[in-house]
Amino acid sequence: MSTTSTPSPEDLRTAPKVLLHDHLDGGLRPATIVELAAGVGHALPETNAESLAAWFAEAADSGSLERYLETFAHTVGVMQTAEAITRVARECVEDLAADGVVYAEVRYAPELHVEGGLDLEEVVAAVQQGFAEGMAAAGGRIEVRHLLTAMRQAARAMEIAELATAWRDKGVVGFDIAGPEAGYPPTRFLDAFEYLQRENAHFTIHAGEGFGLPSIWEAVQWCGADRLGHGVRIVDDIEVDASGTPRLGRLASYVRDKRIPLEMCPSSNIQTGAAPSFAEHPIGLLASLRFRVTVNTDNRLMSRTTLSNEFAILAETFGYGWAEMEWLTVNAMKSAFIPYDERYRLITETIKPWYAARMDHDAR
Ligand SMILES: O=c1[nH]cnc2c1ncn2[C@@H]1O[C@H](CO)[C@@H](O)[C@H]1O
Ligand SMILES: [Zn+2]
Repeated sequence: MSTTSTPSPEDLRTAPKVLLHDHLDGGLRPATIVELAAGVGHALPETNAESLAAWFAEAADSGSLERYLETFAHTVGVMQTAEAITRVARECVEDLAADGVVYAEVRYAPELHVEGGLDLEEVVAAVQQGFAEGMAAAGGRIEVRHLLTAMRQAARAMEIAELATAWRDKGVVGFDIAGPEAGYPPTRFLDAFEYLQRENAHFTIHAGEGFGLPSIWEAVQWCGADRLGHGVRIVDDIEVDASGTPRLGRLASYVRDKRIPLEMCPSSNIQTGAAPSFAEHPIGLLASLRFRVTVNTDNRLMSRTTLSNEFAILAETFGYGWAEMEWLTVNAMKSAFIPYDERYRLITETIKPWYAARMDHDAR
C-alpha cells in the first residue's frame, strides 16, 4: 500500500492529524518559559529562549527515562498559577492547530500544579479555560480534550481518577499514569483503575517504555487499560526467526487481537533509550504486523518536535507515504476517548476526504 511520492514537511503539516499522547507540561514554548520564570523568580539553566530550547533537548537526550523526567522541573515550576496554566494551555492548542492537528488529547498531572496554592479543581479549570480560548481562536479547526495523569511515585491516583470522572462532561475524557516506570508497576494503582472501570470511564497507561513486558501485562490484564502509552517493549514478545517470519507470543497476540492502541512516540523513545534508533524503532515491525499503531509527540519541547515532524521521520525512515499516514491517523481517531459518533464524524468528514483528495491528486 505504498504511495510513490514522499510527502514534504509542508504537506505533512497541512494534512489532518490526530494526537493522543502529548504532555501539556512537555510542550511549552521556550519563550513562554523564559517570560513566566522571570515573573515568578524561577531560576532556569538558560535565560534566552533559543539556548533554553537547546538545553531541554540536550538534557532530555540522556538515554534514561528518570533523567529525562528531571527536565520537567523547569516547566512544572512555571505552571503554578491559573494565569500561567491557562496561557500554556491556550498556546498548546494554537501550536497544535498550526501543525494541522484536528483532534488532540493533551495530558498533565494536576497534582504537580498545586505548589502555588491552587487546588486540583482549579488546575483543571485553568487548563479548560486555555483550551477553550485556543479552540475558539482556531475557529473550529481543532478539538482538544484533557487526560488527567496521576504520578506513579505519588499516591494520589484514586483522587485524580475521581477528578477525571467529575470533569468527564466538561472536557476531560480519560485518565493516565506517568512518571518512572521501573519500581512502580501499574497494579499499585489497581483501586483507581477498578473504580474507573465501574464508572465506565476510559484510561491509558504508560507501559513498556522504561520497563518491559511485565508492565504491559499488568496494564492490560490486571488494570484493563484501554490504550498503552508507548508500549514499545511489546516487541519483546515477538520473535522473528532466521527466515524473517515473526511469531507472536500470547501477550503480543492479545494486544493485536484486541486492537489495543499503542501510543508510539518515536523521538521521545530514542531520548529515553526505549528504542535504539529510528531505523530500529519497533513501530516499523508493529505497523507491518498491523497492530493498532498510532504516532504521537509525547513532549514537543524536550524532543524539539511536532506531530508532522514525527511523520516526516517515519516517511524518511520507513518510506511511509499518504496511505500509511492515513492508516495511522484513522487508527488514532478510532482509539480516541470521545464518543463513537464524534470519532466517526471526524473520520468520515475531515480525515478520509482529505487523504482521498490528496492521493487522487498525486495519481493524476
Ligand atoms: O514518556 C514519559 N514517560 C513517563 N512519564 C512521562 C513521560 N513524559 C512525561 N512524563 C511525566 O508526566 C508528567 C505529567 O505530564 C510530567 O510532569 C512528566 O513527569
Ligand atoms: Zn508520555
